[in-house]
Amino acid sequence: MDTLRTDLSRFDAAIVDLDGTMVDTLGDFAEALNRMLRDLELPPVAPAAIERMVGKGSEHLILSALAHVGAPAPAALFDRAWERYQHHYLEINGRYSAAYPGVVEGLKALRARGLRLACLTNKPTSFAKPLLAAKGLNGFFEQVFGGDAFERKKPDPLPLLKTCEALGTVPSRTLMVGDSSNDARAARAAGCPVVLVTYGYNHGEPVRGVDADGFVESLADLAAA
Ligand SMILES: O=C(O)COP(=O)(O)O
Ligand SMILES: [Mg+2]
Repeated sequence: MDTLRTDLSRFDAAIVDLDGTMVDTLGDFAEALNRMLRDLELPPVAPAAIERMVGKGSEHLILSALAHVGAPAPAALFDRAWERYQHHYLEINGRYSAAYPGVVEGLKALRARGLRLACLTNKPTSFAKPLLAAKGLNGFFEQVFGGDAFERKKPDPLPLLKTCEALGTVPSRTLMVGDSSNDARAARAAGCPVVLVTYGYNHGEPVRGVDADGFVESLADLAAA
């Protein structure tokens, strides 16, 4: 990490992940999923199990939760589940979640060094924008793209390439900041250097095992010269 820490001048922009990187949203996911499961007359799912399901978008999360609680035909239930989930998520969005320590400080420092910022998450754009606003983080980002913004989601490189295009930057000078192998794989394939935070979700696996260019314990560390 030290090489990146001392040399942010290598970058014109940073693309920052949302869930598990800027905001600890496990409480929101648990609340919305369990309200959805209650509507479907299914048993609840524990936050520890949800943590392993987060990061691959809402469709994956809902299908994983349905399978986890033993729903007989998760795919057949999906449309109704998605409608209920969306209803509840938008209602509670941000109420059971909090920005991680050092996030505002880190984003301020990146901006102060002239980096242009985009938020790129696999959660739907309609969930991401109000969440960033609720946590006072929206002002940092020129662009906000959710998992439904492009044809494919992370770990596919497409969303990163499209985000670079929107920022007007080249991948080799655009730093990806995330919390999971999803972010790292997308970054590698797109040609963006990548740093991972050590406190996020990473599908329930130890994050230091992921192929990345560096790890930070806080976004504030990223810019601390
Ligand atoms: O899977 C999600 O909904 C969120 O994932 P993210 O880590 O890309 O923000
Ligand atoms: Mg994440």
